[in-house]
This record gives sequence, structure tokens and C-alpha cells, in this order.
Amino acid sequence: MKEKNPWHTPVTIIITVIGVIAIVALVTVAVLQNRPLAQKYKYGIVLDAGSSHTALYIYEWPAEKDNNTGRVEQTHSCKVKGPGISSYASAPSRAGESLRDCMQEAKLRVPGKRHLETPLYLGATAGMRLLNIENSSASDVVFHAVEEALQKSPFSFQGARILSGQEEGAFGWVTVNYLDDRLKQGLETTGALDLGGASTQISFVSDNFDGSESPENAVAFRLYGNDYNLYTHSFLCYGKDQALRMVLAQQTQSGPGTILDPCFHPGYNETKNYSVLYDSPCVSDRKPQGAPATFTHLGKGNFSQCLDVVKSIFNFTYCRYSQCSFNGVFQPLLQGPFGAFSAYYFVMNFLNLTDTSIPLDTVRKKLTSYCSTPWDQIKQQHPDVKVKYLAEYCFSGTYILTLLTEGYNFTSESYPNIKFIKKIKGSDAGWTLGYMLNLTNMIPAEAPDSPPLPHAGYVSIVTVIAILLFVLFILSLRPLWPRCSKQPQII
Ligand SMILES: Nc1ccn([C@@H]2O[C@H](COP(=O)(O)OP(=O)(O)O)[C@@H](O)[C@H]2O)c(=O)n1
Ligand SMILES: [Ca+2]
Repeated sequence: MKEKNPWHTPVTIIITVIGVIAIVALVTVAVLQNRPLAQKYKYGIVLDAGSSHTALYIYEWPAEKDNNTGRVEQTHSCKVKGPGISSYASAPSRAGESLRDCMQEAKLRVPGKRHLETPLYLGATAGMRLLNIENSSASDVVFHAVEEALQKSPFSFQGARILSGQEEGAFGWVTVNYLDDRLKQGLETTGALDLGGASTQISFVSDNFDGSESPENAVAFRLYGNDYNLYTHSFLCYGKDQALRMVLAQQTQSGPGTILDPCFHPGYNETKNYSVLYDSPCVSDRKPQGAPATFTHLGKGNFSQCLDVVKSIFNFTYCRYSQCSFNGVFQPLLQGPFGAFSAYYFVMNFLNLTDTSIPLDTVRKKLTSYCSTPWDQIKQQHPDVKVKYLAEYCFSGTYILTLLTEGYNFTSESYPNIKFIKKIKGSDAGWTLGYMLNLTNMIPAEAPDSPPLPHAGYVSIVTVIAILLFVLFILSLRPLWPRCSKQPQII
């Protein structure tokens, strides 16, 4: 005869069923209540109107996070065809038209129902700064034209303006450190080196800089509960395109019909226009009197002579402060790691010199050999690279090396602290992300209160405690348990 299981009493079965139902209900409620909502995103768009070209960046971040504290990421970028907006001074309406294709792409990339609430910013940098110096009404007209075009977009246009050099430097620094998660965690920050076509920025935190020696180079931030005293400086005219103009101007000072340029490859031979070369406030005051209309630009391909002529555009003769970089500009002691982006990256990547563990002497040797390579051979080796860019890499590499070592005082010891970077975790390094984070108040001054446990941890703990309570409950009912018969069974 089969013996009856003592657990199969109505009381224990009912208790067990109710207990199991209670646990399932409790865990289900906990999971559902705290489940991250289906991912919905918000968007922001920034147009970077640089001196050489305009680029559009789309950023997205999770919509459900309080105060927009979720991670912001770049989801798309679009390079506007044609030159930078400052080149449209004589045909401003074309500046507006030039943005059309990228704006169309943005309309497709940002979900339709988000269009109206998506902020759209345009920030212009050194190209427009120079145009504004040269001819402020022309820069107003260009802005008017791009504003008109952007107001027609379905997005929430927040205005177009020129960033100050300080803002450009500081927002580049914010971008790099935000993407590296250094701000939230209060880690040592990374300095930012940005090389554009018309200006260049250096920004870093240094222990011996509190802003008192040179307030115009100080930007104070309070981010996630940490205070930062950022040193930043923007050198107008020291972007690589304007620097090249200064180097050429230096060599055409005596107004000859031909220059033999050590920064261009042997065999390079182009006829260039004086008025085009001198059409910039960076060099216009140096235009030789009675110069011919054109000059012949010949390459000589001599790195060490190129170094000398590049050095001549830096002034190291005066410094009113305890220490300077160049042109009498204060700079505290370099400190920490640096990220070098924009043209720093493009040039060094082309030259295969992004690895900064390569000793500076080797970098110089490589440039010596590259610069002395005949122009025909260079063109043959790089049929896909735009000839205008290709012709300038010897100059640009030499310029970058000079700016870093002579200008900013990087040494053989500190050069490896620089990383040449294009993107960080999928987002481009540059001022645009920092600019948007600032304008949308997405970096809080104080560290936000976050729940002590992540969602998965919370659910696991609720489940474990529920099971534990159930077991304890069953144990507490021990007096009601049916007795087990321990008597020997008689067969
Ligand atoms: N693929 C690329 C894109 C840009 N560039 C250069 O990177 C620089 C970008 O400067 P930019 O247009 O942002 O000018 P700024 O207004 O920042 O001075 C220009 O000198 C471009 O020629 C490059 O060397 N390779
Ligand atoms: Ca730029």
C-alpha cells in the first residue's frame, strides 16, 4: 500500500500555493515598476561653421532620464559641400543654400515627431572671426543668410553666432573629458589641442594655474560637484591654413616673382596670386608694395630649412608673465595627458605619425625624408588625395611639430602624453558637443543623486528577500506541520 505523503495536507498545499503566488506577484510588480522604459531619444543638432568647411552633428540621448542626464552620443555627421561660410561674403545667399543637403539628411535622421523640440545651433569659429575683423558688415550679411535658411528648417533654431576663442577652447576640453567619462568620476582631466584652419586652441588644467596671473586665459567650471580652473588660449591666425599664409608671406616679403619654398616638395611648381595670398587680416599688413600680380611657388623639400621659416612666424622675444608659450601669451606648466584633434589628427594620420611613442628625433627624420620626396612621386603614391591637401602635408607636419615643441613647450618627455585622436567612443572630438551640453544644461554643477542600486541588482535583492521571507514563514508554521511517522514499516 502506498503511504500518504504527510505534506499533501490541504493546509500545506494552500500555504505553498499562496506563497508562490505572492512571490511571483511581488517580483513581477518590482520588475514592471522599475523596468527601464522603452528607449526613446531626444536630439540636438550643432553646425560647426569652421574656416575651411561646415559640418553638421546630430546628438542623441535617452529621453527618460531625469534632467537629461543620460549619456549624449553623436549619431550622425554630415560634411557640407563647398568651403566655409566665411568664403561666401560676396554671395551670401549661397552660404544658406550650401547647408541644404545636410539639413535634409538631418530631417531624415531625427524622427519626425521630435523635429519641433530638437534644438539647432550654428557656431562659427575663426573664419568668421577673421571676416568680422576684416569686414563686419560682410559677416553680418553671411549670418543673416544662414539664419534665414536655418529658420526654415523644422527644428527649433536657437541662433547662429561666432564663438570666442575661449569658448572654442573650453568646449573642446569639455567634449573630450565628457566623452572619456572623466568629469562625472572626478578623474584627472585630459588637455585639449585643437588645430583648425584659421585658429588653434590649447586648454588644460594645471595645478599651478588659478587664473590670477592671466584672467583672460581662465575659465572656471563646476561640473558634477567638482571645480575646475581651466587654462585656455586660442591663437587667431595660427590655424594651419593661415599659418601657411604667414610662412608664404614671410618668403615673399622682398616681393620677388619666384619663391623657392623648403616646405613644399621638390618639383612642385605653381603660379599663385599675390592678392589671394594677402587677402586675410593675418598677413594683409605685410603685402609688399608694388608686388607683381602673381608669383611662382617652387618647392625645395628641405625639412630643416622649413623648420626655420616656420619658426619665424612665432615670437619668443617678450613675455610679461612668469612663463609664456609664444607671442607674449601666458601659459602655465604643461600637465597631464592631451588629446590633439581636428587638423592635428588629419595631418599626423596622413603622415603615419599618430603614434607618439615614436621618438621626436625619429619624427623629424621621417619628415625630412617625406619633405624631400619629389612632388611627382608623392602624387603617384596618393592618387586619391586632393592635390591641394597633398601639397601641404610637409608644411603641415612641420608646423604641427614646431607649434607643439617650440610653441607650447612639449619636450621629448612630454610628447608621448599627446594622443592624436579623431573620435572618442564614436563621437568626434571638437567643440560642438561641449557647446550643446552647455546650452542645454546637460552637465549639472552638482553630482546628481542616483539610486544606490542598478535595476538588475534591485530586482535580484527583492527576489532573494521574498524567497527568504517565504521560507521563514514556512518554518514559523512548524507547530502545524504534520508529524512524520518514523516507525519501522511492517511489510
Ligand atoms: N579631412 C580633412 C578635413 C579637414 N582638414 C583641415 O582641418 C582644418 C579644419 O579647420 P576648420 O575649418 O575647423 O577651421 P577653424 O575655424 O577651426 O580654424 C582645415 O585646415 C582643413 O584643411 C584636413 O586637413 N583634412
Ligand atoms: Ca574647427
